[in-house]
Parts: sequence; structure tokens; C-alpha cells
Amino acid sequence: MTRITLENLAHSYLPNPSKDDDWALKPMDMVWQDGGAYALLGSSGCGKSTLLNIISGLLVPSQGRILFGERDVTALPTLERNIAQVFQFPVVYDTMSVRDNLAFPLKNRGLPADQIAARVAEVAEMIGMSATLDRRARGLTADAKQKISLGRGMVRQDVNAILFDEPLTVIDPHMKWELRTQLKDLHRRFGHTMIYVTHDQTEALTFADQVVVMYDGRVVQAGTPQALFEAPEHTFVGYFIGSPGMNLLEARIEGATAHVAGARITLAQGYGPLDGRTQIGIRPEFLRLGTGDEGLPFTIRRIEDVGHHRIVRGQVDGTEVNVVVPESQPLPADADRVVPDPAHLHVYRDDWRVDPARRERAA
Ligand SMILES: Nc1ncnc2c1ncn2[C@@H]1O[C@H](COP(=O)(O)OP(=O)(O)OP(=O)(O)O)[C@@H](O)[C@H]1O
Repeated sequence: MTRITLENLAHSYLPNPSKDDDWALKPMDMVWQDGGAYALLGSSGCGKSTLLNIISGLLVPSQGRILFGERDVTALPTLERNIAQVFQFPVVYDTMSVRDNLAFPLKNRGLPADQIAARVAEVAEMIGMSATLDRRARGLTADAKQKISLGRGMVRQDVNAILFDEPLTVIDPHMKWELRTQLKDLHRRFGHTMIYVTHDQTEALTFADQVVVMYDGRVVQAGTPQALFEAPEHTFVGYFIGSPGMNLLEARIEGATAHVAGARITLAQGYGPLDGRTQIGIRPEFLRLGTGDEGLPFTIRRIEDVGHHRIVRGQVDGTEVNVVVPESQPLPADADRVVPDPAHLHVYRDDWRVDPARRERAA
């Protein structure tokens, strides 16, 4: 297990990158703490695999350094990094039994037979394959083969880190939940540094203590699931995390007032002058329906009942806005306004959250 540090790391697949867009990974500094369970989350093409491949040694970065503990591993091949990897699709030896597949990484390290047997039994139990240990991998379903890959990734206890690249893509939905829970449990028991790449927020939020959100080659926020929900640092985080995501509305900010859609909203704190594009962001959970002249004008388009709450979909001045109404609350029939809770309202300038306290300190 180790701490992983990225120092001024960047990568371009082009020989002579010049403009911002030429970089698949824009320069970043980051520390992945020893024993942390991280999810690397973002939509397709944002650079997740590029970053993971740099950490694993499959790719040498165009710029910067990567350290395992104090050791610079930037130029080291994968084999010398002592990591385990689980990919999107199964990597198993078809002619070997499930047992031998699981034992393979341990045999390679020359572990005594009794220790191998004990560890293989433990991992087989975890992935639900104790009964199929003596079957050949050939002929098993893709699902079962991927479970073997997961088991192989987790079988060694002395690795620096375990890297998962969308490992549950081929697993059926019920098993997905079970395996995620198992992974989390394994993390608690053995404390490996784990990095789990996914574009699925549920996977990220249920697996990780820290979620690292990437957008367009950058890490836009790294934090607990709660921090990402409560204070998204970038509009992408607001939109990507949550179901539905954060509502964003064009606004003009004047001190502690936001001018939005011809109405005024009182903010919890005052802001200094803001140039660039300014928006307010509020999660659907922190809006309530109203009438009269409170809040913002709202036109309801449709109501979806999703069990424990309802999602009211509508528009504020032509922009789509969603409101989550708990089952316990009535839906006012004549609702034509939405009222934000100022404590959960954020201001964004050019997509980045403005922290009013920080601005005041800087001034
Ligand atoms: N081998 C390559 N050669 C050139 N460009 C590449 C290569 N691999 C990735 N890219 C580009 O780098 C950017 C980041 O890709 P990357 O695969 O890291 O994203 P990702 O977030 O992992 O996406 P996905 O979830 O679809 O795998 C994309 O614009 C992609 O087209």
C-alpha cells in the first residue's frame, strides 16, 4: 500500500501539443492518500483511462512526475510498480481452473501453498465462486469470468494499489451491487489504496470515500460524496452528481442579491463584483414550490412519481428547472413559483463556484 503523488502531471497524445485542446490531461497536482478508496468519475473522453494508465505505467506522461511514496516511478514499467489491475473485460486463463486463476498472482510471488489455499478460499467466498473453484474458466459466462478477474485483482495483499477500470460493465445489475459492497468491505478489512474508474455516479458514490471528478482533462473536484452534493466546485459536478442534477440559472449578482429571470433572490452572503458568466446553482432538493411573488416564476411541465419523492419538471424563463418534492409534502395545485433555500444556493463564475468568504479574505 502506498501514497501516490502526481506532480505537475500532463499528457498529450500529440507529438507537439500547442493549444489547450491538444492535452488529454491538463497539468495537475494531486495526492492519493495511502489506503484511500477513490473513485475517478467523469463522462466519456474526459481523461479517466489516460490518468489510470499513467498511474499503472501503461503510459508515460508527456510532462510531470508520479511518485509511489517517495519513489519516482514515472519511467518504471507496470511490472515494477507492484500494482494489481482489473479491466473492463475479463482477463482470465481459459484452460486453467477458477482456483488456479485466482492462485496465479500468489504463485508468481512464491507464496507457500497453505497461504495460497487460504487466501484463494477467502477471495472465492467473496466473489461467490467457492462452489466453482475446480471448474475450468473456459465455458463460464462473461459475468463469472469478470468475477475471477476481480478476485485475481484482490488476491494479493502486498500490492501498492489496486486499479479498477470500469470493472462492473459486464456484470449483471444485481451482482453489481453485491460486488461493490464486497469491494468496500475488502477495503475496510485490508486498507489497500484503491482507484476505481467509472462514469456511473452510483458506483462512484457507493464505493468511494473520496470521489475525484474529471471534466475535459481536468480534476474539477475531489471530495467526499457529501461535499460533492452540498458544494459542487464546478457546474459539471453539480450537473453530473445527483438525480436530477443541480439547476443552473443565468444571474447577475449584486452584493447579496441575485437578479434572475426578472426577479430578485436574496443570497446567504454578499459577493464582490463578479466578471465573466455568472450563474446560480441550486439542487432540486433545495427548491420548494410556491405561489404569488416569492422566489422565481415557474411553469410546471410534468410530474414524475419516483416512489419516495416526486420530481416536478418545469421551466424558469425558458431554462429547465427540476424540483424534488418529498412524498410527505403536498403538491400545491396552483404552484407557479420556485423558492430556493439560500443556505444551499451557490454562485458560479465561468463554471467555478465562488466562495464569498475567500473573496473577502483576498480583498
Ligand atoms: N491512444 C490514443 N490516441 C489518441 N488520443 C487518445 C488515445 N486515447 C485516448 N485519447 C483521447 O484522449 C482523451 C481522453 O480519453 P480517455 O480514454 O482517457 O477518456 P475516458 O474518460 O477514459 O473515456 P472512456 O470512459 O470513454 O474510456 C479523449 O479525447 C480521447 O479521444
